[in-house]
Amino acid sequence: MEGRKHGTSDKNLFSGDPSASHYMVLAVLRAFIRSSRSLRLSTLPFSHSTSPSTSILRNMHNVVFVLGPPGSGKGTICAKIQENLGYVHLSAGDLLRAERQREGSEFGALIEQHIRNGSIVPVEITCALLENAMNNSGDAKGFLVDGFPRNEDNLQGWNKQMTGKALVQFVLFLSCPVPICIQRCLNRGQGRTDDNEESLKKRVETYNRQTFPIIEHFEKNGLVREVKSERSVEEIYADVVEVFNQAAKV
Ligand SMILES: Nc1ncnc2c1ncn2[C@@H]1O[C@H](COP(=O)(O)OP(=O)(O)O)[C@@H](O)[C@H]1O
Ligand SMILES: O=c1ccn([C@@H]2O[C@H](COP(=O)(O)OP(=O)(O)O)[C@@H](O)[C@H]2O)c(=O)[nH]1
Repeated sequence: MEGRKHGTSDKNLFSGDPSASHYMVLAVLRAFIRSSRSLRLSTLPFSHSTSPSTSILRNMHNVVFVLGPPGSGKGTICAKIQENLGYVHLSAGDLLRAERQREGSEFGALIEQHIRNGSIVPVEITCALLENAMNNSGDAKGFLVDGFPRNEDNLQGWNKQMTGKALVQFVLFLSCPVPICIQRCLNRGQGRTDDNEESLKKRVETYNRQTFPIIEHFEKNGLVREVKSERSVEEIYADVVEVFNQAAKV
């Protein structure tokens, strides 16, 4: 072994042959770049990131969760972000409603029961729909996951299913007083089976008891960006753009 250490190959490397030393320098440089990149990435928290470029390097979906009470304007603001900032809007509620309508779906009745009761569909169903939609969206800059995660089961299921596949950049929280939200839902006029007083009462209760603690959990992790949504769409959107601009700088 000792003999090989100073054998012919080493002699070639240090022989002064310009082509040999050139390759040596390149190899060392490449190794250095590889090791410094993996060091930088491995020091980042596993399940969330503030930088969209990190998830691109890791070949993961870049995600912004959008949360807020029913009727706080999540769908309205997400549509504007999608139009102007290039994120793809995925509404968990819309995906569930589409699955409910899909011919042959084994989950249709279960989904309808939860939607009417303002309760929350088991995460395996919602998360599978979200992951499917992300995988079928091509090379998106990022995804606005609207209306999810709504409870502890959702959060645990997401972590189980999506760790290593998605990075949560931040949580956009649209805060709005409940009476205003209820009025907006009653005026929404989309024929939804849950935009009535009875379902709304249950939805608000679910939001207060189950979803708000999830927002608080994200807040403790420094991930929440709150934007007050008891204002005009233009005013809200101006603040939202600022949030995305700040996130892009990190
Ligand atoms: N800033 C706003 N001011 C007044 N009405 C709004 C505002 N944002 C949304 N709306 C209306 O309120 C209703 C609920 O908005 P939506 O975006 O569907 O909320 P969410 O997705 O949070 O349930 C819709 O009819 C929408 O047009
Ligand atoms: O991740 C989700 C998102 C929605 N829902 C169900 O779909 C309903 C409507 O949700 P959506 O986000 O469309 O409307 P919002 O209540 O925010 O206006 C909720 O009350 C839940 O019953 C669910 O179970 N899991």
